[in-house]
Amino acid sequence: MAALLLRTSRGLGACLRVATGCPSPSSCVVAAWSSARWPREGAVAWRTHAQVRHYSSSDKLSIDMDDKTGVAVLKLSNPPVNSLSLELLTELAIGLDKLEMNPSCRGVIMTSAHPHIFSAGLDVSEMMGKPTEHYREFWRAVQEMWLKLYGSSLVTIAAINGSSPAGGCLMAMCCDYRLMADNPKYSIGLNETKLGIVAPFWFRDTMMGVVGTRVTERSLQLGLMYSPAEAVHVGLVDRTVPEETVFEEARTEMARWLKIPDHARQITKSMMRKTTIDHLLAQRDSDISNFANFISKDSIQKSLTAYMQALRQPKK
Ligand SMILES: CC/C=C\C/C=C\CCCC/C=C/C(=O)SCCNC(=O)CCNC(=O)[C@H](O)C(C)(C)COP(=O)(O)OP(=O)(O)OC[C@H]1O[C@@H](n2cnc3c(N)ncnc32)[C@H](O)[C@@H]1OP(=O)(O)O
Repeated sequence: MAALLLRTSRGLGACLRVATGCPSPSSCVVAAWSSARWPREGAVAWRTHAQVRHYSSSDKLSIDMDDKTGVAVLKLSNPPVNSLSLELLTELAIGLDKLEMNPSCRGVIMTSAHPHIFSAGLDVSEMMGKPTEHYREFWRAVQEMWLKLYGSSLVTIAAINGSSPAGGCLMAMCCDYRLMADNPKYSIGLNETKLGIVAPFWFRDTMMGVVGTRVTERSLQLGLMYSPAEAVHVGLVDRTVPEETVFEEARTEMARWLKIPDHARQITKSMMRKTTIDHLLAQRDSDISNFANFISKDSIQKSLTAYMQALRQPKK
């Protein structure tokens, strides 16, 4: 149980270093991932006799784990638009940590409980008119969610059943595979510049890992939002599927990924993502300070206020 507490309270990077005896975040990710799936003594706390177990105690997030298939379904449920509030980000990080610690869990499908919106991204109200300490706490929670999702050793599949701007797109890009409903009304992308804010380097690096440098440069500068078909064209989404089949297609895709031996896939995933994860781990505090300073500026607060006012105007 002590091991479990260490893992859940310090986050995956720290718990993996504890598990492997590795002193620094930068030198142990591959070793850590290869052993992260055998934390049997701590993980036993999550064993259950029921086949499907409900994990999250939050009403903003449901996590159902099927012990038989090894697949968990994580549903965002924060109406009206699944914006990522401090509370939801914290729940997400905790939920992902629990799944990581569960030896029966091999994959996670992430989707929205509400049709039409996957996630509207970060909750803009968390970034407006608040004291600096709140901005720091909020940004740490954004980082933590990213570290857990991007750094997950599980197979992660995004079943994108609605629009997914900014932080919503980031979550989808953290996953190993993306399916999107083929509804042309939906869009996905990193639109930060349109709000007058700047996607930080780890948003950029996540996108570069998915679509490459050129598409990222164009997409970020112009704050481009892509229709599902365009998103497939640039590689942001792996494929579109009829809206009513998104979830079942995600399950079928998951079965394909689970045919690969976990250890080989996990080490490969780690090799692909280690540099990007280490980059943030090395600069976590300065990244938080940069965010807090940037978002506190009057000019940025004005931009965000204008953006939210425009969003509240009746749609033509
Ligand atoms: C140097 C650099 C150093 C450090 C870094 C600095 C900066 C940090 C960068 C931070 C990165 C930011 C990432 C983000 O995720 S920012 C959020 C971006 N999100 C958006 O732009 C989405 C905006 N929303 C929409 O486009 C639409 O709402 C959406 C999702 C398509 C749904 O449309 P629809 O169904 O028509 O719903 P409404 O538009 O009517 O919205 C309903 C209701 O929700 C409110 N709302 C929408 N999105 C958000 C949001 N992201 N946060 C908070 N609230 C949101 C909207 O205002 C409506 O509210 P109302 O009161 O009118 O009911």
